[in-house]
Amino acid sequence: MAEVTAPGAKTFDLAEVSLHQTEKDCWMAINGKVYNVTDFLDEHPGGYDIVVSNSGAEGGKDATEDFEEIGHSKTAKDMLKEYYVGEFVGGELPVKTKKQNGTLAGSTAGTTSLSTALLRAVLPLLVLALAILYALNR
Ligand code: HEM
Repeated sequence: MAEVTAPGAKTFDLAEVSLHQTEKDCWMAINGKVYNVTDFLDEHPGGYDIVVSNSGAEGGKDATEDFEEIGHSKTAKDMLKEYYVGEFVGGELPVKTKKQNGTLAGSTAGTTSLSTALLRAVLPLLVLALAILYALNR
């Protein structure tokens, strides 16, 4: 993560940024920098909730795309400086769960289909046996 980091600047990864996603404590990572925009929320012309919902690590990524997509003016971009707290070093959210490997999932599926197949084979035989018994007893 070799960003050009100002000497002595604090660094934050996505997991850290994601801990600040409320209207009382709102950080966002934009273009490799982290901003604490909590004090700006009330002033935001687009409303505070749109900023909070796009803050932190919404969707497991930083807010660069959301911020740029709006087409914020140079004034808006310049305002960011006021809220700078450190450099963004990327990373992943810790909540991500790894998918089970194919072998395990496959063997579980195998067991299920085996019992289903057995049931499918035995059930018609059972019905047939009951029908014969019924016919014989008439
Ligand atoms: C991803 C987060 C953000 C989203 C989704 C967002 C969205 C928006 C939207 C929709 C507007 C248009 C409001 C309107 O015309 O009704 C707007 C305007 C504006 N936003 Fe944001 N905003 C975000 C973050 C920020 C941040 C962090 C700042 C500054 C620190 C900022 C500064 C401004 C300014 C100054 C305007 C007025 C128009 C302009 O100068 O571009 N915004 N924003």
